[in-house]
Amino acid sequence: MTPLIEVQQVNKAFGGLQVINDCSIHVEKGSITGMIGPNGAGKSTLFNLMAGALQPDSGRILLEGDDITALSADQRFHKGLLRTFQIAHEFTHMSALENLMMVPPAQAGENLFTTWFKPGLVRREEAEVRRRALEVIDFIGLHHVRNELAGNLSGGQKKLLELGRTMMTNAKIVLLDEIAAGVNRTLLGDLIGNIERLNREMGYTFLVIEHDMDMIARLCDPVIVLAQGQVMVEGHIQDIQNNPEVIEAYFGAGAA
Ligand SMILES: Nc1ncnc2c1ncn2[C@@H]1O[C@H](COP(=O)(O)OP(=O)(O)OP(=O)(O)O)[C@@H](O)[C@H]1O
Repeated sequence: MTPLIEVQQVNKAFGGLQVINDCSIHVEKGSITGMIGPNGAGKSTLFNLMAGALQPDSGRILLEGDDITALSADQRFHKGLLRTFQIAHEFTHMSALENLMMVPPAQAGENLFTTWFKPGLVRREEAEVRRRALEVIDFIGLHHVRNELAGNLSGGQKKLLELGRTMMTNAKIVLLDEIAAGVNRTLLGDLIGNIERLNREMGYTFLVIEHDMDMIARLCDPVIVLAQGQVMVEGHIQDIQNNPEVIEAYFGAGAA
């Protein structure tokens, strides 16, 4: 198997606190890899380093073998490395469908030159974006609320919309940071189903940070356990749940 993304011996400190500690991970192409670990283990920091929101103090990040450490978050996005974000405040006043239509990078309509000189092209591209957005909204099961303001959607529907936004671009790998939090069981089932379909039918690779063990168990293989900024163990969820070192890290002395 080919690693799609690799983190090689990365270090990151905030002030005197060494949060990521000579950490190396790789995510296989086509996998849904989980990442778990106690609070403060460094999971979100590692995601920020991978997505380009933070720069490591040392070490490298590779995407399909290319060193992307020096690239900005935006440049990584254009290479197909995406992370879901909560719907930003300014988008809550747009409909669900418009939220999807805002996503594609380099829309011709955003370029003044094309707007003035090639209105036909702009209209064609907008129609194409709209067609794609309608496809996506069907896929994520939100067709019935497509014209609702994003701010009025339920927490779970917003999570589905966030996932839908990743489908408006050509993602290779999507980093999902705790998307199950606050989502009811029915919508969580939809979310899991959609992630599986994106993986199976559209070839997306996922790296999933999650505290919800049920979701990790249903979705992820392998699972990486991060503790104190390092990989403690990696493997199938069943082996991990029975690993005394992991139980100790989660529940403290005596729990194992
Ligand atoms: N920008 C920052 N400045 C200073 N310290 C930070 C910063 N970001 C994170 N930290 C610290 O780094 C450590 C790891 O935080 P991080 O959010 O990466 O952990 P996590 O594994 O995602 O935790 P959780 O599961 O609780 O979300 C914590 O001690 C946190 O306080």
